[in-house]
Amino acid sequence: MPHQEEPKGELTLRTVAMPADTNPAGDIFGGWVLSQMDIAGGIAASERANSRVVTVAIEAMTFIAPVKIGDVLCVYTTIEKTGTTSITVYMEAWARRNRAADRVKVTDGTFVYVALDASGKPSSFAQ
Ligand SMILES: CC(=O)SCCNC(=O)CCNC(=O)[C@H](O)C(C)(C)COP(=O)(O)OP(=O)(O)OC[C@H]1O[C@@H](n2cnc3c(N)ncnc32)[C@H](O)[C@@H]1OP(=O)(O)O
Repeated sequence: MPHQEEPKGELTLRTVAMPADTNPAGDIFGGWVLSQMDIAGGIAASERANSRVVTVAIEAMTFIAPVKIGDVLCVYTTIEKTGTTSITVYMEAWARRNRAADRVKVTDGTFVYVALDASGKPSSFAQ
């Protein structure tokens, strides 16, 4: 059944799940999905901080439904919280399949990024 809920956040990344990204069961490997979310969160956090960022923590991640080969994975980001140097990003990943007719929420999670200065040290950013 297609999911009736609407995605929360700003569409930050779209990519296609390829055969090379599968696990032994033939579905897309969870680590691939996590890495796409990490990339999307990094884009959102870097834009917010206006600097380079690194991932310091993944506070929560739930795999709700499998991703299939050929799905278009769409990652939506919301800046949930900012600290002195840290940015907490809530993310939802949705898969569009059957030529985008179906939209399924496949994961959500909360990732924390830290803004870095040129020497790689945590750096405060304007609030
Ligand atoms: C191992 C990997 O390759 S993971 C992939 C990529 N990520 C990395 O390489 C990052 C590796 N980690 C690091 O380089 C360091 O831990 C850094 C630069 C991220 C942080 O350095 P620290 O000396 O811990 O910095 P510091 O203690 O000042 O904390 C910086 C901010 O991160 C927050 N923070 C630190 N650890 C955590 C955590 N586990 N969860 C949530 N927030 C955290 C702090 O609260 C602080 O936020 P604030 O400034 O908004 O108050």
